[in-house]
Amino acid sequence: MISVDEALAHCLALVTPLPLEPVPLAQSCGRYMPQPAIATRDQPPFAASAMDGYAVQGDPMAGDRFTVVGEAGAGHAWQGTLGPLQAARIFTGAPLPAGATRVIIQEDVARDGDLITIKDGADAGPHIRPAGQDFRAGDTLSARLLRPNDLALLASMNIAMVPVSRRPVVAIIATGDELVMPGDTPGPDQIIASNSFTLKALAEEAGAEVRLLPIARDTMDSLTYVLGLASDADIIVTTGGASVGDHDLVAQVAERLGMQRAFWKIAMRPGKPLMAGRLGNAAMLGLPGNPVSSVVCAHLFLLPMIRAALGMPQDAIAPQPRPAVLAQDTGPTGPRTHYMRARLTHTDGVPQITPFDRQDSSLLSILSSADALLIRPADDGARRAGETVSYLPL
Ligand SMILES: Nc1nc2c(c(=O)[nH]1)N[C@H]1C(S)=C(S)[C@@H](COP(=O)(O)OP(=O)(O)OC[C@H]3O[C@@H](n4cnc5c(N)ncnc54)[C@H](O)[C@@H]3O)O[C@H]1N2
Ligand code: MOO
Repeated sequence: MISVDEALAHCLALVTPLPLEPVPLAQSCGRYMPQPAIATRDQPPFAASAMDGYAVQGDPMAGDRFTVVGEAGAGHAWQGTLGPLQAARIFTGAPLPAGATRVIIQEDVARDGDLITIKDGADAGPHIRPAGQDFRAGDTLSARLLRPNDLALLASMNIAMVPVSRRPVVAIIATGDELVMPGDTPGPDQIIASNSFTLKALAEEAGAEVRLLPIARDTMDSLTYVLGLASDADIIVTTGGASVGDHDLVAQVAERLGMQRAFWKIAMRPGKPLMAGRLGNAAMLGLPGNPVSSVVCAHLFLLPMIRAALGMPQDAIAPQPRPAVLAQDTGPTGPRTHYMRARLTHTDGVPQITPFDRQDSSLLSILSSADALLIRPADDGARRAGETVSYLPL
């Protein structure tokens, strides 16, 4: 059995970065922008008032009086130039008139006709947003998976079309005679297919376009048919049928269809029967059927494959282990690296990690309560509470 790192290297060798495509800004959320975006203008493009009030010159004191000689609104600059003892009525977002050095908020002013008088206790803030204080033309937003907050920034940089990586198409195929879809009525020996839903959500969050294909039954014909439906995908993911049982036919069928296997079985718990290879133009990842195994393998292999297909940099592809303090004693491990479902807490800002007592790879209730995978190396001895260990956030 190969190690997790070796298996990941094989998986990543199966994908190549996808080409760029421009998308309208409003549709760019969740897409990966592989090149930095470059601002085409300063923001704000002019010194602007940050408040509703009066623009004046100098540093007036309580009781000082000014004559209001103009008005500036957002989108409506006042073209005049302020002199000493002159004020311009001004509103938030309006360009600051020439000659003005400060905005007095209107609450700090008594107005009588065209005269304003500064009240006692007026605040000292200039209430001016200098030109370019947010960003300057030529400033960049670095390559990233675009999130909602990034979109407003791209908009104010005046980027209407965003070059993003094409989404990798991930086809997900659940396999097994025992499976029915949620909402269907299972027979007495059937269960509800669960794996595909978490896999789909994870893959979409990572930037993929997901197709949920029909459940394939444990026959050569059914698997052949459904795998055929996935032939235009970039990554084909199967769950189940990966082990050694008489009905575990995925590898056999895929190989008949021409799959070149990269590996089968890894020294990982859960996830031992993981398989990967190339099928036509697609990378194929055969996940184990046990629900938790399929999800843990998706975190460790599918998501990195999606990130690699999106063109993310090397250091952003694999999940990065983090340190935590073990909150309770745990026993020795066997010959496979164990990714234990665990819960994180914080004491004085230091993460503490507690593995769940039950680690059976069928337990979705435990997975749903977990927020971390405690990584226990293969052939590791017992570990005591207080020792530093590694984990992956979920
Ligand atoms: N003799 C051996 N038996 C098994 C071994 C082994 O090494 N020798 N490995 C075990 C391990 S570890 C795993 S993991 C499982 C994986 O087997 P398969 O990938 O062939 O998965 P299935 O047998 O099809 O299913 C396993 C289990 O998961 C349920 N399942 C499958 N798909 C779904 C789904 N989409 N949603 C919900 N549940 C699903 C299925 O009903 C089974 O209960 O093999 C062990 N056996
Ligand atoms: O490796 Mo299996 O995935 O332990 O349950």
